[in-house]
Amino acid sequence: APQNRPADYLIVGGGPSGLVVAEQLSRDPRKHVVLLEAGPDSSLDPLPAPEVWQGRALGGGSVVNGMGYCRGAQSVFDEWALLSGNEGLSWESMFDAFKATTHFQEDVHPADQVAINQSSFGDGPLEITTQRFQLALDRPFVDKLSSSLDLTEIDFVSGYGIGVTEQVDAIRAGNRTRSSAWTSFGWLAANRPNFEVRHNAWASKIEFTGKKADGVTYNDTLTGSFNTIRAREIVVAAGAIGSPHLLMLSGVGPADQLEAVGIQVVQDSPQVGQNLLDHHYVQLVYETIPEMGTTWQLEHNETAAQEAEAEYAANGGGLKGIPDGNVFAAFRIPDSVFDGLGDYHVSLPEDRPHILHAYTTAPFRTEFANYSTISPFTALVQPEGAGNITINSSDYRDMPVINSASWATPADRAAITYAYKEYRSLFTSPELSPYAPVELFPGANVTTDDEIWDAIQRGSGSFHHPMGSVAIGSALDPNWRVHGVAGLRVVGTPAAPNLVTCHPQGTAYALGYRAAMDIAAADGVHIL
Ligand SMILES: Cc1cc2nc3c(=O)[nH]c(=O)nc-3n(C[C@H](O)[C@H](O)[C@H](O)COP(=O)(O)OP(=O)(O)OC[C@H]3O[C@@H](n4cnc5c(N)ncnc54)[C@H](O)[C@@H]3O)c2cc1C
Repeated sequence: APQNRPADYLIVGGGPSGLVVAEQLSRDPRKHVVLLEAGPDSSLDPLPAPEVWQGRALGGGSVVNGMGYCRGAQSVFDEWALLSGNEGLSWESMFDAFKATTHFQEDVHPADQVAINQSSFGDGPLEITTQRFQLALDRPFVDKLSSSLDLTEIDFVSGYGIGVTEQVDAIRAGNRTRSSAWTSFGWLAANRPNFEVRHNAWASKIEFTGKKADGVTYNDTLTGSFNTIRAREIVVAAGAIGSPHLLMLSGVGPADQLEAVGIQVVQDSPQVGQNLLDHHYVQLVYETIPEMGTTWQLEHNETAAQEAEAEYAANGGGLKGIPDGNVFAAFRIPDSVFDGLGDYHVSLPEDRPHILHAYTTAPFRTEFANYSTISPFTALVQPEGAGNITINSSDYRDMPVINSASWATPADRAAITYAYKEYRSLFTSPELSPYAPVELFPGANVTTDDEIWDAIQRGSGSFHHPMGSVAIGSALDPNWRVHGVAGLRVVGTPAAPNLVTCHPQGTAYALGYRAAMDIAAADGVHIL
């Protein structure tokens, strides 16, 4: 495409949301769509941004994520419609967007074990399928959590937030390989003459003429040169960390923070970088039994590794054909946990869980590298505390300062402490303890409340689910435009008003789809 013609749409970021927007808008052959992605092109060679562990390749987070696909509680989306003034974010409308972005591919799996409503999927590019193999603990886990927590086995794609599930995944059923934003939406659009993708193109600054955004300067990380692309409309889809960072580097953000590092203020936008929400977890680690397939088995037990290899070669099944976490439960904890701690958690709509319990067979802690382990982990699903992103450098290569605000309020701390104790006790039950005979972390000697709180702090991590840092309805107008400037939108996870109740990638695709519909309607794009 001619370099000197301004792009109609210049999209920064090639993750789920950016690629959906690009694919949709480039259906109009009159629109010249350019997408810049900081990472490399190969979905086999992802480079996560190490500091925050977001995906950094064509496909974004969908190239490195755990592939779990869900949507969660519908009340979240109805609240988004209210908060944003954008009716397209209601559950009813988002359900159509979830369907339009995915299709369900039946796989070889005993049907009675997966409660999945296939009509919750449409004929969109992202392929979703079930597991082809179960870990020894999966069914006991589902049964025990159902009975102890009074949960029903449900799918998390039809509007439910509370229950227990064997999750579905963004996996191509035929060959058990990852279905990513690049291999779905990217491939669909890649050969259109009006669509241009530049990878290894690290956007360093959005250019403005006055208050009109009209270009993006990027560093070509293969040659080191800087280029500027002019555009009529710029759509930032750089994830919940990268998007506010790029805005701030470009002069759009809290004026005092920008001035402190010598960035010329284009627009004082105090909300850019605020409202950073994430799912934080805390882990347990158990030495497990030989019957449990674990990552350790694949790496250290030659017989188990050969069996896994053979089964994967034969039918794409076995330990190598699954992601390392299959089952989870999402549920509410008793209101009494929050006595005297305010009504935030208690007053959440009834379909929203407080807590998510899951487990993985991947090693969580390097000190147990010599053990075959399972790591149950429990996460706060709707935290009260929100963090933020600021900058302490005007150099685009320096990471922003991330205040993740895990366990930030007394009620959040009470919830995670309750959940951690309760989860630990489930693993001493007759049903689950056979799979978890030896507790390695925090360890049997950790018993008092102080010791448990210390363990929670040492065993915490991010689910890598940041959302909300450039929220629609506060930092953005209802059509995804950054307040106070022209020609600049933000889409995807940063634009979410708050957190979904389970894994967010499905929502990232659907948000991209909704944004594309809104942009098309406002700008007269004909999506064919
Ligand atoms: C390790 C990990 C595990 C996860 N597991 C799951 C899971 O199992 N299920 C699930 O649903 N979700 C999971 N997620 C989350 C999910 O992948 C994200 O929510 C989703 O990818 C967000 O989509 P997005 O398009 O908003 O942003 P992203 O996917 O983050 O895409 C943003 C893209 O923008 C690019 N970019 C950023 N800054 C710039 C710049 N200045 N110039 C050019 N390009 C830029 C990035 O390189 C990236 O490719 C996981 C995430 C991680 C990191």
